[in-house]
Amino acid sequence: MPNFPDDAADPVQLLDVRRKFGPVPALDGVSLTVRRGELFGLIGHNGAGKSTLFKMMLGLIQPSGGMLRVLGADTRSAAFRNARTRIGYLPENFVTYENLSGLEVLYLFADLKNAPRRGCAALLERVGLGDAAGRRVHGYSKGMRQRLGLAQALLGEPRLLFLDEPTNGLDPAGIADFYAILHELRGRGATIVITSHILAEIQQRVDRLAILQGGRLAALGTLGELRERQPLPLRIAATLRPGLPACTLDSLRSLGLVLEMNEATLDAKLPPGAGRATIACPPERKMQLLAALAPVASGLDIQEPTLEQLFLGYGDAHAQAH
Ligand SMILES: Nc1ncnc2c1ncn2[C@@H]1O[C@H](COP(=O)(O)OP(=O)(O)OP(=O)(O)O)[C@@H](O)[C@H]1O
Repeated sequence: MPNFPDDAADPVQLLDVRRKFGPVPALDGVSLTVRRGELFGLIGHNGAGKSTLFKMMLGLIQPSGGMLRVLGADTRSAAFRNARTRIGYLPENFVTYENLSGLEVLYLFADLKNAPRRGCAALLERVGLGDAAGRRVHGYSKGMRQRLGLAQALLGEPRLLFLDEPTNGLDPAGIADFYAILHELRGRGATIVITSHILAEIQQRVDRLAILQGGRLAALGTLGELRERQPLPLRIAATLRPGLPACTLDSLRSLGLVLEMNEATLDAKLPPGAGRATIACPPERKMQLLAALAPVASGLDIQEPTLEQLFLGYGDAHAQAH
């Protein structure tokens, strides 16, 4: 693997990036860094500025203010033309020539990118289009087109990948395979920035995340860090042993908000497993509540706040501020 001069630096460095379209600020002072080898998630509501940021990181549109340094080069500099050959991009709506076969499309992109044609067939195989390589794109399904888009983004072994809603249209097996491909790429040192509206899909897969709200950076960090900054309640579902003293139930109520409780739990003749409680617990009381539940519960299911809940929380804060 070659040693690029930018290998030591963070591949994406954004400083106070701003962009207006007429009076509309699409990006309003975004500063962040994507570290080498990271799988980095960029999320935000429709119109938050994700695609605009991607296009700016690719040098396709210029900032109204601030600075973008990508693979070691200012996106406005002549040196960035060279850096761009090491960037792969899958746009939100990948469209291509309908009358060409998948392999011909890939040849075309390889030529445009100055990448060798000889890897194209293997790349199609890797994204699951080996059997369809000779078929015209016209007959491809939505998921097949998305796979072809991914294949073109992977041409030339990019060091940095920008993938805009890449799993749109993929079936569950396709999604799993897609992340396996990203995993391989990262193993070879690539850095990947991905957007998605399917937060459940990316929450366990990305290393860090940025949340954009109305063109501003609302949050940046790992899922754990985001949870610390916005301490939403945990949901604890407990299977309670029958015949609990009322005082135990009172102490559970005092530690969290009991969302659901089977009052028959007090009945000593209940069959095992019939007594259930769901409790929303502030994170700082988690250990206390678990200690209180341990002697009286036969089963516990603890659900940390999901990325979706955190994201919606930031949305509420944004709405209140405007
Ligand atoms: N070429 C353009 N001309 C005018 N306004 C634009 C242009 N491109 C983007 N915008 C505006 O900039 C804002 C950000 O748009 P952008 O496409 O970056 O959002 P997004 O986060 O990618 O949204 P989505 O999730 O819907 O794809 C929106 O208000 C949009 O209308």
